[in-house]
Amino acid sequence: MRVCVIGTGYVGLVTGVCLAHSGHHVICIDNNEEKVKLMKAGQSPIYEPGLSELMQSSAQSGRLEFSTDLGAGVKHGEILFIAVGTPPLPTGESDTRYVEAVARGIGVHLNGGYKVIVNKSTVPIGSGDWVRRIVLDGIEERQKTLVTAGGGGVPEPIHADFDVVSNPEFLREGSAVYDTFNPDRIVLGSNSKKAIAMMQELYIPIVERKFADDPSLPHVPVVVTDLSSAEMIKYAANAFLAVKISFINEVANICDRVGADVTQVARGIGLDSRIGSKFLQSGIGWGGSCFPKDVSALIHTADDYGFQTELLNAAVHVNQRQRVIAIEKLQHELKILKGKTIGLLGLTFKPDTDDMRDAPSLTLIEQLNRLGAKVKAYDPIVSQSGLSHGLTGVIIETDPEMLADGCDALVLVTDWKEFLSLNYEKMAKSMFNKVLIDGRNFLSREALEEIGFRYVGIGH
Ligand SMILES: NC(=O)c1ccc[n+]([C@@H]2O[C@H](COP(=O)([O-])OP(=O)(O)OC[C@H]3O[C@@H](n4cnc5c(N)ncnc54)[C@H](O)[C@@H]3O)[C@@H](O)[C@H]2O)c1
Ligand SMILES: O=c1ccn([C@@H]2O[C@H](COP(=O)(O)OP(=O)(O)O[C@H]3O[C@H](CO)[C@@H](O)[C@H](O)[C@H]3O)[C@@H](O)[C@H]2O)c(=O)[nH]1
Repeated sequence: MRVCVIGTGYVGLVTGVCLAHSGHHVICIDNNEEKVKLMKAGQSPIYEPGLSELMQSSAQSGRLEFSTDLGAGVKHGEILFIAVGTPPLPTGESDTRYVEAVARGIGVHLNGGYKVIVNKSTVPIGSGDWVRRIVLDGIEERQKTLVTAGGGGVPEPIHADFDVVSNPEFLREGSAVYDTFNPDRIVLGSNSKKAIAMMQELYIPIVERKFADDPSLPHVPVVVTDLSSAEMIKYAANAFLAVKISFINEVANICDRVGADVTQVARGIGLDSRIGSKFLQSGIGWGGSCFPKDVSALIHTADDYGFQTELLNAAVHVNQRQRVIAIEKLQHELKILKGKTIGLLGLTFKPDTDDMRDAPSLTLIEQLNRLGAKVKAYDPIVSQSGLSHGLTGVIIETDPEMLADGCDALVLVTDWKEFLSLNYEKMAKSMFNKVLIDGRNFLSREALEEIGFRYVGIGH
């Protein structure tokens, strides 16, 4: 099928590349010229395992193209994905201006055969119908320019036949390609049978697990709903996962006080199939580009309807406290932090991504600076890039040993695999105080204590 994906961030680029790999002919559109130039040259603007390889092979096969020309993309695609960002506004609600610009642009360029317009971006409930109206506005805008250009004569009315589908995305950064080819479900929301049928055809290779790790598994379930329910599924899924993490973090804080070990507790409860073992890793709180903004947006939506969320507010509150728990633990170990040097192991909000959006490290840097500590950091991706990533108040070291040099404590912020095998013995030798706060309960307490570290976990 002919597909156009508009917006080439994590979601748009991975969707475009994976659909091209599945055999579809895809044009990816972005209004960022630098990004498009990079992608045309075969380079991925984001770090995502496996993405560059697939991007290059799909481009070579002629099934994947990149452009800044929205008109060309709209003309090409039978299915048009909107995959631009929906960042949070200061109020917590979702900023839909990029979606609006794209929907209007689609309308301006729409002409000819039937098109399916897909909301892949996470958008407030009700956006499906709103996008339809904006597209119609775009069509009207173009019709007016035709009247003006025609010198007052009556131009042919623009023929545009389209439907809107909500197809929320559930991929995780760091495993986005894997998640796209091995999804737990595909959600399609629309009141148009024709549009749903086209989306089902598009996803056949993924539903049949053609590129899955285990092709013998049953087909991927496709959940067909109305527009609003599909939009709600996305928010409810992220909110549930965020609540689950806040729950285990609350349990971890109780464990710290009563002397239980939260990692053992998580295993013990996670084996109950009604609970499940995933997303029970306690630590310094959830962050990233989705959970904080999507939970806030859902709270905001409820508020718009006069409903006060209780559980979601509590999950956010628990998370805000958790994001500074490493500071409390540092103060307990070192007492006064003013003048002390703290080394952060990891900066990105999770491993295997270069994304720093709402990363817990940012809260730590800000709070440590406020308390007068000197902050250094080493991150496998950020240190390697040689870029500041807009970070202030932190010295970026190029290797873990330079990071440890002169530190009063290390804080493990991101559970990068390579942190499991650092030379902690050598690192300890150049530290003033051998304190390690393990913000992800990721390292071995025994091994670190053996080489003289004071190891402090989170409820562990
Ligand atoms: N990042 C994730 O893991 C993830 C997962 C699931 C869902 N989502 C949702 O998907 C959406 C996209 O997220 P993201 O992280 O990929 O976004 P992003 O911010 O990384 O990328 C958005 C892209 O859209 C481009 N863009 C903006 N306006 C444009 C326009 N008018 N025309 C063409 N391109 C334009 C930008 O240049 C950028 O490349 C969001 O709604 C997000 O909530 C994200
Ligand atoms: O047991 C856990 C699992 C995660 N986290 C933290 O939670 C945040 C989010 O992690 P994760 O969900 O793995 O990453 P994202 O890439 O943000 O993916 C989430 O957000 C995406 C955007 O909406 C959705 O598509 C995904 O399904 C959803 O998992 C990170 O700060 C993690 O460190 C924990 O603290 N404990």
